[in-house]
Amino acid sequence: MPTFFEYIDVSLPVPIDRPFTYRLPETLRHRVAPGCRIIVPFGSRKLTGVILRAHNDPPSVTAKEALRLLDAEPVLEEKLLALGRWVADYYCAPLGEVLRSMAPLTGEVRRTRVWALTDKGHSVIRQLLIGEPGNDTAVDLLRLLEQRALSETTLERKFPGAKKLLKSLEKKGLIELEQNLAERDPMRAPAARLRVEFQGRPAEVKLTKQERELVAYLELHPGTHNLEELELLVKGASQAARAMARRNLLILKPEALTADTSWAKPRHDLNPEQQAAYDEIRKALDAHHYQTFLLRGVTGSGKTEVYLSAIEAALQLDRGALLLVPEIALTPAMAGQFHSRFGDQVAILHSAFNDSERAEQWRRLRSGLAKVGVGTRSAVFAPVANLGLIIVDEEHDQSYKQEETPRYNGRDVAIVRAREAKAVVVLGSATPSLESRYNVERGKSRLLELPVRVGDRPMPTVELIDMREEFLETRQNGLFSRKLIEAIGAKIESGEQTVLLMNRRGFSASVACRSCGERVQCVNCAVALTFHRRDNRLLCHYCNFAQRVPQVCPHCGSEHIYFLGSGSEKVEDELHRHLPRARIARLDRDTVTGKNRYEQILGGFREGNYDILVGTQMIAKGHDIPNVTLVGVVSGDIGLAMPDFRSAERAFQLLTQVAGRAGRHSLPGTVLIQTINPDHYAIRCAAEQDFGKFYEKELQFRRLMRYPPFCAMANIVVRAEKQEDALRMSGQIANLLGMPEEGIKVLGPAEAPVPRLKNEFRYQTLIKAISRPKLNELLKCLRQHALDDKWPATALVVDVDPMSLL
Ligand SMILES: Nc1ncnc2c1ncn2[C@@H]1O[C@H](COP(=O)(O)OP(=O)(O)OP(=O)(O)O)[C@@H](O)[C@H]1O
Ligand SMILES: [Zn+2]
Repeated sequence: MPTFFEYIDVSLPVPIDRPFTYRLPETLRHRVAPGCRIIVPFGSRKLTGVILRAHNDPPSVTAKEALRLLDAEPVLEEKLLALGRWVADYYCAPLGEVLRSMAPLTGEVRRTRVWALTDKGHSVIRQLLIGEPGNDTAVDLLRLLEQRALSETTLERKFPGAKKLLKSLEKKGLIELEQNLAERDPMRAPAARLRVEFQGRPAEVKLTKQERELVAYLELHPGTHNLEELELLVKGASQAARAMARRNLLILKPEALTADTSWAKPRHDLNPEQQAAYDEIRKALDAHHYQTFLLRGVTGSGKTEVYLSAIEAALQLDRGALLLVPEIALTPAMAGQFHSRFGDQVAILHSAFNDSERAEQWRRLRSGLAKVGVGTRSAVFAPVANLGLIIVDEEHDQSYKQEETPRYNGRDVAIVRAREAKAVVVLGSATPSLESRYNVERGKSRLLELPVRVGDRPMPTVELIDMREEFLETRQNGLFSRKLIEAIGAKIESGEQTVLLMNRRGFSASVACRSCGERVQCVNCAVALTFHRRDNRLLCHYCNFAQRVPQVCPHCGSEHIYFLGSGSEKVEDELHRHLPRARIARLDRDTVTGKNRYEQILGGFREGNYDILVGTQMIAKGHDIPNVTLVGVVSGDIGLAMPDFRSAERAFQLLTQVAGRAGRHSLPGTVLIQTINPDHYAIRCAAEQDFGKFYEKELQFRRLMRYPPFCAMANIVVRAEKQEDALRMSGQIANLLGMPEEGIKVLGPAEAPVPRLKNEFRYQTLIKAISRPKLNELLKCLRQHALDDKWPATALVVDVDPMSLL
């Protein structure tokens, strides 16, 4: 292997799916390696790409010269590059876009754009020959830029109204927009000196605003932090930390001393079922083989404790571990739990963190300082060294699927990554996905079961309330049955708590006209607007478009507007009328506004400040609140009628999960589910909390209809602002798929269930195939056609293994 390369092949985040060859400047020829990020010219732009290969084979056409190397060491080591290739291939996504989302830090680099002097600008300022004599601001601005490229925001601050001036200087060719990379690249480690160690919120002390912000950050990111990096993340952190250290509210200590802080907290001894599951995982870890397990444990069976022990075992074997959790589950409380067990060995990765925050966690994993990565979907790409174990908690959760390119499923990528690393995968859930459960039958994974709750606590008793009968008996079309209201009232009397699920936010589901029957729709999407009473407006749940409630029907001008359907806001409202003394909290996307609101509301409920927690599916997941003994479901039917083959599965999962919040500790739990479909198998099985029965039924349906897991499936959506464009393109799709070969079934193209979304018309085609390679081949043809025919970059959506067809 030569140590000196003249050329590199670079993968760029552009739709054209092939690497581009660049020549290296002399200074970089001995420094490049695959997996490093590099800035290259691309058309008139400069882009950050990832080096795939360094070589000395001159390309047939003259190669442009690469500009700047960002990494001394690869950000994506060889195995991760290979994983990226797999993702690109399997999900039919351009490799460049896959690699960009794997090393999310390039995103930040792309976004920070700065104004810099051009060569002409440099010579002009040197000669002080400025185009507009007497315009001092322009000269000042150019002088400033001569020292250093600056962002528009910074320049605006120094020179109010600079925007216009910048435009004119750009026209004159004196300055240009550049992507600021070296200075702001979060992957560069700042000089390390002091570290901040924080062990929890100090009780009853007064904190300044800056200190409060620092504490909020530290609570969300347990562990110790480099002080200089903190300063970049939380403004004024340095000053606040020093002030707090003087009051002994946190500890500042030199960098070198911190690597060994591991303070474990008391734990539960595993019960026999947990122990048996753990033993199996342990055996596989010891064998150093790839193995997938499906850990199916009923709600409250103590799956987390098994995860913790398994991670411990991996660490003992000197191997790293990854724990993936659903989006909403990664809370400070959860981060704290892992931190208290594994100390500084844990790195928390969250898609909501900014790039600098993420970069710090990345670095800690890469350097081996941290050995356990805990995070949401994209954490599956975290650079954990010597990976031995990946755990996917609530593996059925929809948030593992990325709903933008690359549309990968983090759970499935985890399995592929583990196979390459000879690692063990544990998929955990009380309600596994059909696919994962079926993989057990196919011998692809092994089933571990926790059939009972810890400490012999009983499963909650579940009762269905038939709302059709309720109507016949009361002649009232209320939100609540008499039984549900009575039960909640009784709980308030006895000081116990209730969780009430209403899986739709807003006040009324829609607004319609009594004269013409039309519903008020979003101007951008073909969906009804939802009424939100608090801000007295109609809101689109797909694009966030908002408008006032119309006085008259926009279609026919009649004044007979009425509201129909209901949402969580109305549930809270009506509950107040029925139970005036109840203290009610609500958890949905309207009330969870800031980063910490979710925890605040939930924390308040946990501490007993409320009797009832009303909410959407957010309240159904994972929570373990001892005093909750009643769970109510206002409408078990929402979602059942969705035109999506997963609607029954989703309803079953949601109802079983929310039922599982009741009676998890010393007090037994009751669940009341209101429904107008009491005989639907999803609702019935959820009521019986019988996963096995649901699985059999649902599997039968999937087999009959040839839906996953009995086929490989892809959803092709064509979208365009003009309907005729969308129609033309989907017509081409129809032609290309015209005579499918044996083993492939094409449904559509047809109007998508939401035919217009965010101002785009959408047509959808479902492809079902017996053979995955065939499906893959077909999808590649479609993509190639879109490229050849020069479709706009966003026109074609290819969704492999779709989670949602809406
Ligand atoms: N061996 C044990 N002995 C006693 N308590 C335990 C044991 N293992 C776990 N627990 C406790 O049982 C409760 C439920 O555990 P956990 O939250 O892990 O359940 P889970 O299986 O994840 O349930 P869900 O799927 O509903 O989230 C927790 O409060 C946990 O601390
Ligand atoms: Zn909309």
